[in-house]
Amino acid sequence: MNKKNKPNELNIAIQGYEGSFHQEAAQTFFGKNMNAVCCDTFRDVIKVVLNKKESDAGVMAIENTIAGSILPNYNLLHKSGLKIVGEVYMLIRQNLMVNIGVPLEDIKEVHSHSMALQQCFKYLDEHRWKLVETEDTALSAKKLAKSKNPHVGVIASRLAAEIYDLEMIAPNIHTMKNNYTRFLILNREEDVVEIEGANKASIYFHTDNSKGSLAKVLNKINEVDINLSKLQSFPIPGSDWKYSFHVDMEFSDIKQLHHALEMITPLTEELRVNGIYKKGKNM
Ligand SMILES: O=C(O)C(=O)C[C@]1(C(=O)O)C=C[C@@H](O)C=C1
Repeated sequence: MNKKNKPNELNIAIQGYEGSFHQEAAQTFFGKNMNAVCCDTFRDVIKVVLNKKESDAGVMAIENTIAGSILPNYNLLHKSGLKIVGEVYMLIRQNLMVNIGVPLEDIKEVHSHSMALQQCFKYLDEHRWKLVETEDTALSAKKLAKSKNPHVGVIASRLAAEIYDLEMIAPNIHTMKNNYTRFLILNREEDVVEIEGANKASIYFHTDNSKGSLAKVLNKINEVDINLSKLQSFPIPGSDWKYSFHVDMEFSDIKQLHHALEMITPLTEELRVNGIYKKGKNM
């Protein structure tokens, strides 16, 4: 989808292709005129964002209300040193689509991104289809239309069905109505500017793993009236079951964050601020 972009268009790296949920999330944040730099994998998104010549920013899904956290993406974020500069919460509607005229009984396989499949397990468990994980929902739709295969169904967005001329044989098949994905907007540290009205931050740290060490950190965060909206723990690779933590925090005044960071610095190791940004609204 990499069209020749006009001089002022932003190049935004996304995981996925035209009609993917990442494209919609990128357009929600940057506006319809942005140019999507389409990547097959989340690793490729990170590579493209790290390269200033290829992109101005990137979009990467991080968690979903049905399928949970995309754990490898936390690791990618941490290793890359990229910063979070924003977030988008998007309502995701998943639909089963086929080539026009194909009946449900003829489907043998269903293809889609693993996160999309996971969001539809309740519906998929009612059938005996082979589930095939692919790079992207929209790319699967594109490939199905091209192959004209009468035995494959794809899970993707309504927009993908329209673009690739497929029939939505079962709409809204996600397990719960409230199906939201949270997308992070990423940029290189040297290109980050202070965001006016920022009210959310993501930090990473580990403690010395002594008894109560995490509780002490969390208590300090609570003391300055910060709302801890997410806590994710990870085993530190190669360590003997030691853990690092990713914490999302919401505040009304940036001074609260500075105060909290001051207090927790002596209680933590490798404390890193992964981003200070504006909390996203449910779209
Ligand atoms: O395949 C897509 O369309 C994507 O944008 C990927 C992705 C994801 O990684 O979570 C994005 C949102 C939905 O939750 C399902 C799939």
